[in-house]
Amino acid sequence: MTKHFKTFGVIGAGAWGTAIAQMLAREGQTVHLWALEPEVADAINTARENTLFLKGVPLKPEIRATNRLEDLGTADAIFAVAPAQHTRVTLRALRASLRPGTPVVLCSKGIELATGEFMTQVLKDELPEAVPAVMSGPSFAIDVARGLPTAVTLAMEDAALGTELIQAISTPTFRPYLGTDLLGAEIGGAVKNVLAIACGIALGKGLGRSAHAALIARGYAEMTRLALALGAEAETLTGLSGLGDLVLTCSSETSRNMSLGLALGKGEALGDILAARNAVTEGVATAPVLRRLARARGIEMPISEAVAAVIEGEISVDEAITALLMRPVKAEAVKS
Ligand SMILES: NC(=O)c1ccc[n+]([C@@H]2O[C@H](COP(=O)([O-])OP(=O)(O)OC[C@H]3O[C@@H](n4cnc5c(N)ncnc54)[C@H](O)[C@@H]3O)[C@@H](O)[C@H]2O)c1
Ligand SMILES: O=P(O)(O)OC[C@H](O)CO
Repeated sequence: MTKHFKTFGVIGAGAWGTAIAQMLAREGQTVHLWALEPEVADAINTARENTLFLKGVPLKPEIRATNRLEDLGTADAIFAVAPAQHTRVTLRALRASLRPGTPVVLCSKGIELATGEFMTQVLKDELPEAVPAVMSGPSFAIDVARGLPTAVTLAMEDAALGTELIQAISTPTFRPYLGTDLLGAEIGGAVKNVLAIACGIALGKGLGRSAHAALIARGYAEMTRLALALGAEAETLTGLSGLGDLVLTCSSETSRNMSLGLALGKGEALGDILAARNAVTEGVATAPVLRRLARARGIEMPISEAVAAVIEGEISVDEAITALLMRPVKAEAVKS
């Protein structure tokens, strides 16, 4: 049976949730956007601007902001865009109102620190009757909100339903490509944030573009090792949600993860960097849990290990660089 997607719910009115709501909003469709902060919902509904998280973008009239998660319960599809560490609690709050079989598209990029779970597992725990999907790829919120061309992976097990959803949400400038490997898509999105911190550190330290390129390539190798060990498909990692997002995030100062690394490399303290920004930097929470996961499975992820050690205050940036450079040289294609 054909599913008609007319009403959407977006959980989280940060930069990305707001950009997704803007992309979804078009004539004849309604988008309910849940904001944690009353002033954000108010500004979107009255001034039609998200003055806290996405300043300067006039928002479409189809977007209705709310502070009540239950207002999203009747949507034909939900986009879950709260930061990874807050995803569980927001999904749980929807349990009483969401219709069974509603697609929930996970858009946050991270691993839950307390449990080590990826977002698909969190969704399964909290809303077992939802249809899971993952949307991930190289996409800065400001680019999508301004209508600049963007392509992402949208992974859903039911390819027919995924195709219908993509037809309902795609525009000439927002192009989701269908996949069925949810795990691969979410691993790419979570791991690239940690690797972007490493790339930022290297550039902030003045190690040069050769070192930067080496970090991207060796980072891609460790991301792929983890993905294959956890049962994801290699093709997913070569796509938009893997290599595509890794390249974007590791190469642009627009990335919060990359810019945090840059500041660390220049000698700023982690606490000061975080205190000065009003934006989530997912790699900071993901790095320690990623290290835990890799160690538990015996997967070698030296770059992520080094980032975790710096974030946890176990070693300095200089010690992390020395540790990486002192690693024994070995064959490039070694798998573990
Ligand atoms: N910004 C981007 O360009 C972009 C692009 C793709 C994916 N993402 C991912 O989207 C997710 C959200 O990032 P963002 O950039 O929209 O956030 P943001 O940094 O713009 O805003 C922070 C968000 O966190 C929310 N928040 C803070 N405390 C909370 C709590 N206790 N419970 C629920 N929500 C809380 C705020 O309400 C706000 O929506 C992240 O996982 C990020 O990796 C971001
Ligand atoms: O700003 P970042 O580092 O959270 O990255 C944003 C997006 O994930 C890029 O695809």
